[in-house]
Amino acid sequence: MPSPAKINLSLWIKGKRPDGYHEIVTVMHTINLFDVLSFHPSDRFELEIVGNDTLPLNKGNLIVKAANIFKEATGIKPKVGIRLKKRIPVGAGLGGGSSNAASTLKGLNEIYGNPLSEKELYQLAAQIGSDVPFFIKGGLALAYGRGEKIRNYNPVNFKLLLVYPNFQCSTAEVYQNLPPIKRDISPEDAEKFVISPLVSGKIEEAINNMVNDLELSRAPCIEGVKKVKKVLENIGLKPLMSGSGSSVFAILTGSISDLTPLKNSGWWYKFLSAV
Ligand SMILES: C[C@](O)(CO)[C@H](O)COP(=O)(O)OP(=O)(O)OC[C@H]1O[C@@H](n2ccc(N)nc2=O)[C@H](O)[C@@H]1O
Ligand SMILES: Nc1ncnc2c1ncn2[C@@H]1O[C@H](COP(=O)(O)OP(=O)(O)OP(=O)(O)O)[C@@H](O)[C@H]1O
Repeated sequence: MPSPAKINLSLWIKGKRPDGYHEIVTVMHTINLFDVLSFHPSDRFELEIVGNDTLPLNKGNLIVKAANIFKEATGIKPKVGIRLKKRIPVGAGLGGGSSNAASTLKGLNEIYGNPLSEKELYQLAAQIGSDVPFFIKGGLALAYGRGEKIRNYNPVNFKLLLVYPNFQCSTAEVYQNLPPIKRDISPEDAEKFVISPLVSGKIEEAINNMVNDLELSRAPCIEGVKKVKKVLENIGLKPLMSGSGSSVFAILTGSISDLTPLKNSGWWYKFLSAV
C-alpha cells in the first residue's frame, strides 16, 4: 500500500489551547513521494523496516501504535506482518510517520473485512496524531482544530521542488518555541486565500498568499531552514517550510535559472508533483 508524504501549502497559528496543543488552520496536499507498506499473513503482529535503521520497531513506531489502537477498538489481534519500505525523510515536516499510521489503519481494516466505519477510522486516526486523519483520504485538504478536523477538495496539479537539508526538526520543539501568535483566521479565510486560487488555476495568487507561521519558531533547527530558503530565493523561487520542518518546498511555475547553488549544497532534493 502506498503511503504518501504531504506538504503544508500554508499553516496559520490561531493560538495556544488549554490542552497544550495549538489551534491551527492548515492547507495540505499529498505528493508523489511514497513509503510502501506491504501486509502478509503471520502468526503474530510484526514490523520489518527496510531503508531506515534508526526508526523504532516497538510502540514508539506509529505503525505499531496504529495496530494497537486497531486491536483495542475492534478486539481483533492482527496476525499480520508489515514490511515498511521507508523513503520519506524522517522529521522533515512531510508527515511520513502519520501517513504510515493511516495506511496501517486502512490496511488492517481492509484485511479484517472493514469492522471500522470511515467515521471510526477518523476517530482512531485523531488519537494517533494530529496529522493522521488527513492521510485517510489525502489529496488537497484543509485541516483545523489541532489538525484533526478535515475538509477535502478535489486534488489539483502542480509541480514542486522539495529540499531536505539532511537534518531533522522535532515537531514538539518547533511548536513549543513559538512566540505568542494569535492569527484571526478561519477555515473559510484559508479557502479564500489559498484553496480557491489553487483550484481555479491562479497559482501565482495562491503562492503569494501562502505562509507558514511555524517558521517564526525559535527552535534551533529553524536557523538551518532559513539557509535553505535563502538558496531557493536566490534561484528565483518562493520557498516555504513544510509543516514543522526541516524540508522546504517551492511550487514551480516556470523553469529554474541555475541549480548550481542547490547542487553544491549537498542537500537532498527532488522534483515532484501533487497527487
Ligand atoms: C506540523 C504539522 O505536521 C502540520 O501538518 C502538524 O501540526 C503536527 O502534526 P503531528 O506531527 O501529527 O503532531 P502530533 O504528533 O499530534 O503532536 C506532536 C507535538 O506537536 C505539538 N503540536 C502538534 C499539533 C498542534 N496542532 N499543536 C501542537 O502544539 C504538541 O507539542 C504535540 O505534542
Ligand atoms: N513509521 C514512522 N515513520 C517516520 N517516523 C516515525 C515513524 N514512527 C515513529 N516515527 C517518529 O516520528 C518522528 C517524526 O515522524 P515524521 O517523519 O512523521 O515527522 P515529520 O515528517 O516531521 O511529520 P509531521 O509533518 O507530521 O511533523 C520521529 O521522531 C520518528 O522517530
